[in-house]
Amino acid sequence: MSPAAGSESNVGDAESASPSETARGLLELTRPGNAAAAGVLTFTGAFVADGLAAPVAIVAAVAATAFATAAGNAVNDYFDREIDRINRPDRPIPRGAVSERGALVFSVALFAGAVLSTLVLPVTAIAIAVVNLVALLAYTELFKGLPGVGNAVVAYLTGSTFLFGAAAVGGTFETTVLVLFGLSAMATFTREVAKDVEDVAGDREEGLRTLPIVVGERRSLTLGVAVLVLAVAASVVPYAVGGFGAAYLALVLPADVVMLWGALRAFSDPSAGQTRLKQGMFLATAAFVAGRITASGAIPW
Ligand SMILES: CC(C)=CCC/C(C)=C/CC/C(C)=C/CC/C(C)=C/COC[C@H](O)COP(=O)(O)O
Ligand SMILES: CC(C)=CCC/C(C)=C/CC/C(C)=C/CC/C(C)=C/COP(=O)(O)OP(=O)(O)O
Ligand SMILES: [Mg+2]
Repeated sequence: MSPAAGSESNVGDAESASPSETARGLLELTRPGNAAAAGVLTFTGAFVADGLAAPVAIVAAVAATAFATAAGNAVNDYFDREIDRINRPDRPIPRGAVSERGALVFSVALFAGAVLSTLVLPVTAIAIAVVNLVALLAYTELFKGLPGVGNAVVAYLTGSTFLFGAAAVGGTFETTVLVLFGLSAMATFTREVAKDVEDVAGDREEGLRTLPIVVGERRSLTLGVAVLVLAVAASVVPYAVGGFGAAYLALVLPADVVMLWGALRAFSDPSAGQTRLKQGMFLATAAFVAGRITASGAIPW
């Protein structure tokens, strides 16, 4: 048997995966970069609302967010196991690194981690967590296939990390926290639309009614650009209202350019465009953290 034929016979067969392939696959299911970034957003929400006065609540809220994001991602790959044979054959389930049952059990454990970390938090934070965990569970089967609805749910979930962080430390939803919620939700909406354009082939085969399938790719991407332009215009607000220091502007303006570039690039290459958008969003996250640190006077600027 040739090596090519041998490797082909292993595709999709989790029984033959080695323990290290399975461990790597489980880690990949969580999308660790996204889980860590979501934790940073929650930290920023808490920090903006109340500084570092409640360290236990901050650690619990960051852990809950990272667990919830990891759980949401893992259960999405479980529900998407058939469609991903077309859209993302390199994901852990279709490539055979993790079994379907293994992914489900792992998701349940991650959801349990999120629930346990939330229990020590105030009631407003618990309420946000309950809504978010239900939305994460329902996303793939209920919301993803409705035009624009799945995109709006992921946008809300990402933005809600700031509200969750603020609520965890007993803070109020002051202007800066609400603006961060809006900015990250709008940028996420734009990227999710570009990701739907990237996935049109598999989604159509599965009978989903995502925005580009229903209204067309160009119209969806134009809506995405319009939403992002609003977010970019609003990105000066945290500085203008005095919430953030000068480092914020120094980082957020290049982030705005990278995100706009990504949204426009998605018209010719949705995959490259959504990747560029994500890089801009990570840079904007750094701007939020640096902006808050410089505003607090913790670092002379
Ligand atoms: C205009 C302006 C300044 C906008 C702010 C943008 C901002 C800071 C957005 C936050 C983005 C971020 C760091 C999110 C954390 C990671 C996360 C939870 C992403 C959502 O994931 C859903 C996505 O469908 C997963 O797919 P993939 O990344 O392709 O694996
Ligand atoms: C604050 C708390 C407690 C929770 C927030 C949790 C967060 C930040 C969730 C962010 C959004 C998220 C991780 C959603 C999970 C489902 C999802 C959209 C996964 C990505 O799926 P892909 O396979 O890339 O895309 P589709 O499946 O949508 O095509
Ligand atoms: Mg998926």
